[in-house]
Order: sequence, then C-alpha cells, then structure tokens
Amino acid sequence: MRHEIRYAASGLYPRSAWALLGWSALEILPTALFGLMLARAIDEGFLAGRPWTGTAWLGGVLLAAGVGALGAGRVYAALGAVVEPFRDRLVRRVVRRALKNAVAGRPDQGALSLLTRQVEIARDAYAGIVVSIRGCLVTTVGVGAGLIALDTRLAILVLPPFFLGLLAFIATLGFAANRQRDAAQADANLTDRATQVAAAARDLVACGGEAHAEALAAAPIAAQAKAERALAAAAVLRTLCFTLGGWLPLLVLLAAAPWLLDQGVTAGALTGALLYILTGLQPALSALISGLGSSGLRLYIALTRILTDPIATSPNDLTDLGSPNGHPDATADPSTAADPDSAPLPASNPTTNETLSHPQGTIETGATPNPSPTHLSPTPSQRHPMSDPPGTVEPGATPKPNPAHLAPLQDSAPTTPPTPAQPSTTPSNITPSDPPGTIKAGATPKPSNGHLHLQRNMSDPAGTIETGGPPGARFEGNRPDTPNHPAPAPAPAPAPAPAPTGSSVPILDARNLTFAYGPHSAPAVEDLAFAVHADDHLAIVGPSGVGKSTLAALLCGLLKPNTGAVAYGDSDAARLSPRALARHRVLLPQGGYVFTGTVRANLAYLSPNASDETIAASAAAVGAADLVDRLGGLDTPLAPRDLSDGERQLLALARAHLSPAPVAILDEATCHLGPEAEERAERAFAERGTLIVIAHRPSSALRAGRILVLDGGTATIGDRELLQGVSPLFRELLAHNART
Ligand SMILES: Nc1ncnc2c1ncn2[C@@H]1O[C@H](COP(=O)(O)OP(=O)(O)OP(=O)(O)O)[C@@H](O)[C@H]1O
Repeated sequence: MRHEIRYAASGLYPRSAWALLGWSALEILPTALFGLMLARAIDEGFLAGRPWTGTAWLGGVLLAAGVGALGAGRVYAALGAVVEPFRDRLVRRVVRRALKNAVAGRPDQGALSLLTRQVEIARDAYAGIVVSIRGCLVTTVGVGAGLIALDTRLAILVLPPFFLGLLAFIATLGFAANRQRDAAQADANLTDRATQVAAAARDLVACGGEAHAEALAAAPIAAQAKAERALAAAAVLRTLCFTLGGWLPLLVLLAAAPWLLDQGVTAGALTGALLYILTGLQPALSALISGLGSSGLRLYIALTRILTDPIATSPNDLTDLGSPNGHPDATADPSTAADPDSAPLPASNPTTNETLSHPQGTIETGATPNPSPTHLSPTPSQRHPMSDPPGTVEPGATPKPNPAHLAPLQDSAPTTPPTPAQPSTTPSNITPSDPPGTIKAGATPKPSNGHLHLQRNMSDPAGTIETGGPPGARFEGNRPDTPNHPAPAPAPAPAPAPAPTGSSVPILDARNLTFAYGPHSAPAVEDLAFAVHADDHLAIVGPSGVGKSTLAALLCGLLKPNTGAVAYGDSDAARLSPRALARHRVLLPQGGYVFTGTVRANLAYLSPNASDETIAASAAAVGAADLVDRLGGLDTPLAPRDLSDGERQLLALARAHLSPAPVAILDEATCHLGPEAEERAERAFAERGTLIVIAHRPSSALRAGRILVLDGGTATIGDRELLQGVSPLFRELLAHNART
C-alpha cells in the first residue's frame, strides 16, 4: 500500500502543485469572507437600520464569490496538470511492462484492460482524492481565517471539535481501508466462485455435484456477508467522526451563544460563525470523508492491479494444481474426507486455475481457464453421484447385466412390426403403415458442424413419420412442468437393482420425452420414445444442435422432461436420488475428468473398492493400459494439465468402464481418440453391458446394433438395414462413411 501511495504522490509534480495551491488561495477568498461580510451586513446594516449598508456588504459577498469562482475555474485546470502526468506515468509503466513481457514471450493479456480501464479508474480516483483533500484544506484555512477575523472566541469554540472529528476520521482511515479491502476481496472471491460454478454448471450437474456447488458458493457468500458487516461498522465510525467534526461545533456554538452575547459577541458574528459551520466546515468534512472513502479505495485497488505484474502472478506460474500428497484431501480416506464437517473449504488462492477438489485430489474441469481459486473438499452429498459411496459397491465387481434380463430388440427388425406389448418403442401416433423403428422427435437442428455432417432431407421418400400426434402413454411419475425451474431433488429412493428382472422390461425406457430449455423455446427433444434393453448397443446420431446431448442428459436423469419419463427398470429416473441414479448409469461427457490424485484414485473413483487387477483389466479393455504404464503405474500422482485431451479421455473411459452402473452413456467421450482407439473403447463398453453412444464418427454409429437418427422433425431408430431404407440422413451417413 505504501508503495502505491508513494507512487501516487510522486505524480504530484511540484510546479503543478504550487499552481494548484496558488489558485486555491484565490478560491479561499469567498469562503473566508462569507461569514465576515454577512456579520457586517447584519450588525452594521440591517440591525442598525441601514439596509443599504447591509445590502452593500451582501454585494461584497457576491463579488467575493465571483473572484472565488475565477480561482475555482483555474483550480480545475491546474488539477488536470497534476492528474494527467500521473495518468501518463501509469500508462508508460503498463506499456513498458507489456512490451517487456511480450519480448520475453509472455504476452500480457491484461494489458489492454489495465490501459483502458484500470488506469482511468486510478486517474479518476486520484483526481477525486486531490479534490477532496484540497477542498477540505482550503475550506478549513478560509473558515479559520474568517472565524478569527470575526472573533477569536468563536474560533476557539468552533475549530477544536471540528479538528477532533477530522483527526478521528484520519485515525480510522486505516481500519476503514482494511475493511473496504476485505469487502472488495470477498466480493471478488464470490464473483470468482460464482463464475466458476456457473461455467462448470453443466459439468457439475453431469456429476450430480449440485450440493458440492452449493457448498462452493456458501463459504464466499458467508465471507462476503461478514466483510459487509465489518464495512458497515466502518461506516458507523465514519458517521460518528462526522457528527463530532460537523455537528459538535454547531452544538457548542449554540450552547455558548448566551454567554457569547453577554461577552459582547454580536448577533451578526454569531450568524456568520453558523454560516461558516453549515456551509463551510460541514460540507468540506463530508466531502473529505466520502472522497477518501470511495476514491481512496478505488485508487488503492486500481494501483494494486496496475503496479502488480500480472505475469508474475499468472495462473501458469502459480497454479497449484495440487498433488495427491500436497492436497489436503489427497491421502485422506474418502469417507472421512467426504465428511462435510471434517472437510472445510480451504482458503482460496487468487492465482489458481479452475480446479475442483475431490476426495482423492483435484478434478480439473478443463473448462475455460479462470484465474479464480478453488480448492474444495467435497462432502458426502458432493461426491460424484456416478460413484457409489465407499463400501456400497461390491468389491471388485465388474458390472455385467444378468443375461436373463436380455430382451429381444423388437424394433430393430424391419420385418417384425413392434408389438403393442412394447408401447415405448412404438408410440401410439405411429401408424401401421409407418416403417418400423420410426419414432418422433421435434427439435430443429442448427447447422451441422460436428463430425457427422448430416443434412436434413424433408422430402424423404421413405415416408418416415413426422407428426405431432397425440402423446403416447404417459408415465405416472414425477413430471416437472417447467424445465427451467427444476423440481426439488427427488428424495433418495431405495437403491434399485442394477438390472430389472423380467426380460420384457427394458433396462432403460424413454417414454414420450419432451423437453425445452425455456418456456418459449422450441423443444430440443419432442415426444421421443424408445427402449433400450440390457446389453443393447445404441448409437445416437444427428446434426449438431439436434438435441443429442440433451437427450443424453434426459436419459441420465440430469434433466427432467417436461412431459414423459425416463425409467430404469420400473423406477422413474425423476424419482431417483443422484446416488441411486449412479447405480444405473454412468455418463461420460466429452471432457474427460482427471483430477490430481494417483492414477489409481482416478480410475477407481467410481468403484473405490476395486482391486488393482480389476482396475488394470478395465484400463486394458479400453486401451488405457499403455498410458497407465507410461504414467508410471497406478500409484503415480497425476498432474491433469500434463495430459492431452485424448489421455484424459482414456483415463475417464477406464474409470467409467470400472463403474458398477450397467448402462454407460458416452456423449462424444472418445472424440479426442483416433478411430482405432475409439473402436477399441466402444467395443469394451459394448462387452461390458449396455452402451449408448452419441456418435461423432460414422464408424462409431455403424458399430452399434441399433441407431437412433435424430433429424430435427423426425427421429428414426433401427438397425443399419432398416435405416438405410427409411432415413435419408442415415443414407448420407453411410455415404460419408464410404468416402472417408
Ligand atoms: N443449457 C441450454 N440452454 C438453452 N438451450 C440449450 C442448452 N443446451 C443446449 N441448448 C440448445 O438445445 C438444442 C440442442 O442442443 P444439444 O447440445 O442437445 O445438441 P447436440 O445435438 O448435442 O449438439 P452437438 O452435436 O453440437 O453437441 C440446441 O439448439 C442448443 O442450442
């Protein structure tokens, strides 16, 4: 702080400062003469029965005001001469540093903001401080001189309490500045945290981390509330200082008025003294208090930002992504670390990158880098919902659906029309003449920019159904009406069996799903119904923006449909707790989550009791064994930022493969892998259990037993032969595959 103040003060060039003082002296004139002339106007003019004399004195007041205005005008010109060089010095400093950093190969991203914003803030604040200090000084000198000229006794009564208030204010400046700085810091921390949580909203929801996010925000909110209360205390002190310096002189003067009159002080002199207090001292003190309070803090913050080299404190230099040993939670027993009471949120570090700590370490979201800090410890409810709580997963269990649960895939056989016994695969609005596998969807795709460049073909000769007919059978479940106002989290349901009993019950049933992101937006998914049976391998394809990820989120229970339902066996997904949902399905989004912990901690995150052999088997199955070896084995600590996107995806795939959930949903989870690696991983998941893949390559889609083609107004599901006949989009996919 001292450095910043010195720097600010060094902008006050002597010549400009003397000019400023000189013009200020002229500006003092009316301040000093107002009370005096009014006293004369009263005593020698109006009270003495000489109104013209009184008026002449008042005319003198006007004249003094004119001279003072002249001085004030020059003061503001001189002020520019004081402030602008200060600004120029700051600009020079920022530019010099930016150039230096650029030459050193460390481009200073914040230089433009410093130049255009922070420097201007500093200049304004600096000018504000100079104005308020100068104003108070000028007024005090003027009023002091005027009071002494009126009557020394008046000066003795008025000035001490004023100076008492002024000194008290100066004494509290440090305290107030600290409170203000704390409040600003708390505000910045909260903003950082809110930004971070908002940026990671989708991922947090994907991980079921809402409670975790809530805990993330709770600490900075509480800290900000505390800082604001402390700030309010500082404001109370300021008010007390003003009362002391602004009102006590008035009180003293009024209380002493009878005595003063007895002592021969005239009524005019008393009125003049009142004028000095009310129009001189009080406004000057008030301006000083608010000027130093607001401008002083703004200057402090702006100078701190400008004078601190951002490169030196850039996230790259200072980010501690944590190590399994270094992180407070790294070696903790997950169950202990997950205790909300035993795992407080560590203090934030303003220079760290966006990281979310998990019991085993820190999960790097891979989201937009955010200089904000986050080292966070989860609570039991904050645990990754896709993971079962420690101890609830059968040791080393490799989930495999019970073969007895396998159901015939009726809707994939082109020659076998769906039977009424499977309403979910044959919505009621599909007529007997429609090709089997045709289902409904209503989203309007945005222009394709994905790997699958599929075009909508509205003149589909195959007669694929595109209707908005009556909704199919509705599921009697927990069905929120407003997608943007999600229903409260469902009460934890009894843990369901991993796979439903009875071969006719699909493992996952999408029942006439409709979902729109807003009350007035077009549905991203509309009246879509299909079933997935145990060991099914379903690919979902469609142009970018058609609603594939939305559908994946609906299937996972992360989004709640406006109408319709998703059922896992006979459980409505909307009624399942995140933990219960995690026992049914594991979702792999595009960004592979890797946190700073050991390789083992990363891989066994969803299956904490898995043996090393089971972990190694899953890693080998998805093609991550070489990577694990290369990294140094299961005990090696991972630094997420050292991994490529593909390596992250491989580790995330191995983790999901190890998960006990029978249904795996891969939402472009292999997009950073090569085609062969992708094939290997997908085959591993297909062998593991039920697989739903949002396919980003034609080859990925063509590997699936069934393919759901979303084409905006239509949706078609079936095997390759069926789709070739009925879906122009699918034919294009095939053509694209043949070309590549
Ligand atoms: N959180 C959201 N809020 C509002 N609209 C959204 C949101 N997420 C997606 N959308 C919109 O919903 C529609 C479907 O998006 P979705 O991400 O499901 O498509 P997609 O087929 O997965 O696209 P892509 O292949 O590019 O990932 C798009 O129009 C998209 O802009």
